[in-house]
Amino acid sequence: MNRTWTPRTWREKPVKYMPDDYPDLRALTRVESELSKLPPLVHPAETRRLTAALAQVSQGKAFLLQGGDCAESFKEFTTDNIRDTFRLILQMAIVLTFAGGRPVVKVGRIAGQFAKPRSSPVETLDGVTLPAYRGDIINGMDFDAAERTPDPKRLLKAYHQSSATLNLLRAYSGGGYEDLCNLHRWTLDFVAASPQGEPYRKLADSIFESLCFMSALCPAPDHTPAPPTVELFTSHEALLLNFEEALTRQEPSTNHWYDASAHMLWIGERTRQLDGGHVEFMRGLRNPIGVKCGPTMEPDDLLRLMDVLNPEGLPGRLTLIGRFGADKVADCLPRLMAATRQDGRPVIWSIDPMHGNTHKASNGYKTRAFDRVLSEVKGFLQVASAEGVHPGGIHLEMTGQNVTECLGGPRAVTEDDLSSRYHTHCDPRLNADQALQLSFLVAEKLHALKSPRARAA
Ligand SMILES: O=C[C@H](O)[C@H](O)COP(=O)(O)O
Ligand SMILES: C=C(OP(=O)(O)O)C(=O)O
Repeated sequence: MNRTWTPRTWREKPVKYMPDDYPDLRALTRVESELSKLPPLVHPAETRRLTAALAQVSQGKAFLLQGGDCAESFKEFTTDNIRDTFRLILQMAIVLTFAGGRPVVKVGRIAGQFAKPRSSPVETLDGVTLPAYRGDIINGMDFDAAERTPDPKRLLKAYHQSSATLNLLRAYSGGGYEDLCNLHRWTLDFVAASPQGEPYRKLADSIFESLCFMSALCPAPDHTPAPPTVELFTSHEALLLNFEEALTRQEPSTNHWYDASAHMLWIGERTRQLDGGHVEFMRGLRNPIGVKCGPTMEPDDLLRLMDVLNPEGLPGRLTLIGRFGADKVADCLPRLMAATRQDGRPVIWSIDPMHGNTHKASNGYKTRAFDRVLSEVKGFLQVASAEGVHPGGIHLEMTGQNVTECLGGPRAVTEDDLSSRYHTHCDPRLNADQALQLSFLVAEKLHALKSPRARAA
């Protein structure tokens, strides 16, 4: 597929899951034009740093932690939410780095994760049928005809919200946040407060001691603790292609095209058709990209996608994000991993244990059982080990807030608890305790993999 590519060539292809019911198309075009003149949200140099970091992951020298909201929203746009997601990602990264003995590349589902592919284009309530909610960048969540009508102004609002979110994340990353010992003290609080955290007390204590030792060893010149700097990259599903196109810019010094809406973009399970607009758009970008791989993907589909999305096999360019479901991972993943191993072009294999494990609770809430989430992660690690492939990362829908959206976990959320703090705008997210618990479990498995005995085996 060597045809000429421009940021607009996706428009010649069939596209799925994009809204086609804007009442005023001229207003939409005006917004797209306005967006295309606004400053980029991220810079190519940052994006290249992420590609380089992901290249390390593809060589088994680092681990990718990608997580955040299912759907960001205009209503839940608060400092606390951003801070708590940032904090959770850092806490998890500390646990994973320490146990895995490898750097952790941190990528948020944040500052742009607004558009959702819905199973049904409509929703019916009490005999009334309206367009489904598709994410705040498209329409509103309230069950009301005006709210559910796509509004182009929402694209601008999402852009500005992403910009402000990035601004705060950059401040935190550049040292405006707590020192690492403090951050880890909260992790210790989690271990102390939850019976299921108890098995991890020893690991948590060792991390704490090491962090304090490091900070004592390298104090700042004035003996205040040196502010830590961390790099957190941003990502979202590149679903709304007119928004992505408007944010795509050519770097004058290299002539390469970068989608400046985020460092990393991914193609969803529902939009990965080889001849579709989403694959067409992504093939021309220089950003690192992800592809969700669900249970219907065959090895040949995957290899053909690799031919289009990463023909030269650039390390760090392509992350394959499995999302099969706890019951299917052992059946579906081995042949895909075997295919990429035999192909030889570097890819990262990561696991999204959320999207294949959604079910409706008896009281009607869409939920996920923490045990099934864990089980898919364990299945992923087992298959990777059997196939001799580096288990490169995890991809999670999670929040730093104490929500009750997924069942089970350290505080044993029950079906009856779901209604108490169910705040997601689309799919159920792990709360902070559940996400931390998961990171301890993955850390334990990665630790076992790095032990000399495991390496020799
Ligand atoms: O997050 C992904 C999808 O948008 C979501 O799983 C679809 O949910 P639905 O089946 O409720 O539309
Ligand atoms: C829609 C998503 O996932 P998937 O494409 O795997 O269903 C998502 O990650 O938000």
